[in-house]
Amino acid sequence: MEVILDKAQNQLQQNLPFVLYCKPNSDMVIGLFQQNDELYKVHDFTEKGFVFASFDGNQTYLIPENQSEIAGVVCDKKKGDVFEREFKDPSAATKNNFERLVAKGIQAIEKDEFKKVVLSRKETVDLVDFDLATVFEKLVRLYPATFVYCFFHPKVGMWLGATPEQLLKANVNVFETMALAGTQKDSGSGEIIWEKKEKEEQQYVTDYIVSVLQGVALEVSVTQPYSVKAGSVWHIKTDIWGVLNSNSSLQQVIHLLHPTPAVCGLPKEQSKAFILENENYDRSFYTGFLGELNSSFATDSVSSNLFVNLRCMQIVASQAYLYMGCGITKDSVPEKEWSESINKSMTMKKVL
Ligand SMILES: C=C(O[C@@H]1C=C(C(=O)O)C=C[C@H]1O)C(=O)O
Repeated sequence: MEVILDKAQNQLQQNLPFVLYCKPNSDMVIGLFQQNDELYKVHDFTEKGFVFASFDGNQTYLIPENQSEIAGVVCDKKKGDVFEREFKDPSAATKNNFERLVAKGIQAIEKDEFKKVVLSRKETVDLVDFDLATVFEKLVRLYPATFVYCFFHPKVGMWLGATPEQLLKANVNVFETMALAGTQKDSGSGEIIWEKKEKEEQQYVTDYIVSVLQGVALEVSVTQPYSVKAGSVWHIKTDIWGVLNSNSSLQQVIHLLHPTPAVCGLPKEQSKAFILENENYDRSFYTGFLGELNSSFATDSVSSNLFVNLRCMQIVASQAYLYMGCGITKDSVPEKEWSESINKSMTMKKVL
């Protein structure tokens, strides 16, 4: 992996855009190294390259395939010891603010403004000797079942993450996606039991995704919900796949899916408005999406493979901004949602 990490460091020194990524359960790290510092935009999702899109849909950027040098190396995902730093707990004021936000979300649900809303926060941590190569390697080794990436553009900044959530995989008219929601901390033993609240919030996501896809697909299939582990938390997941109508476009399908109720809420418009009005910070690229657009660099086939930008962080000077959110329903308890956000923050803290 050193060769590709050196290339990334080199690119960074020259202030040129690049992305490094490793798909879930793959041992191939792929890099796109853009040969100029232009900020390319996606216009209609027929472009080819690596897309990086914000939550609000206002920024959808591309590292174009035809402007980049592309490299792929097989990496060793074998586990080794990962040194973990201690972090101090966020302040009582930070906790109070988040719990107040969650309580406000619950009240809005009780007033029937919407059924579910995903509320999030941003946490700043100081970096100690941040080294891109070391951190990326740790991400790949610690989270082999996730989509691990590092995206850099001089006009956007640097983001890294290890997300368990696929937004859409599409190859001609065959698609795959998932409904992922509900969270509990891994206790290291025993059967994973889900409470009604988590089952319900995940079911909302499945129902929404299936219903919007039925409008653009010939057929949609779903599995039963099952438990999956992502870092030190478990989620409930349903696999969804099918065949799109021949006249449906990738742009249309992405527009229907993003943002799903796994990261926004239900109904979409009302919950999104609540988020934009009440979260009090800019999610930026967190809960946006990213990945291969009409390209599949490890194979010759043309396909798209997009992921939701979760369990991620933004590197700004000597600090990292960590982002985490929780699905709120009528049965949420603010303090539990706070703990869930702490558990989710560990995914990135473990590699810093
Ligand atoms: C919003 C996040 O995760 C999403 C919310 C989940 C939940 O509410 O339980 C679970 C998985 C993701 O769909 C996050 O990690 O920041």
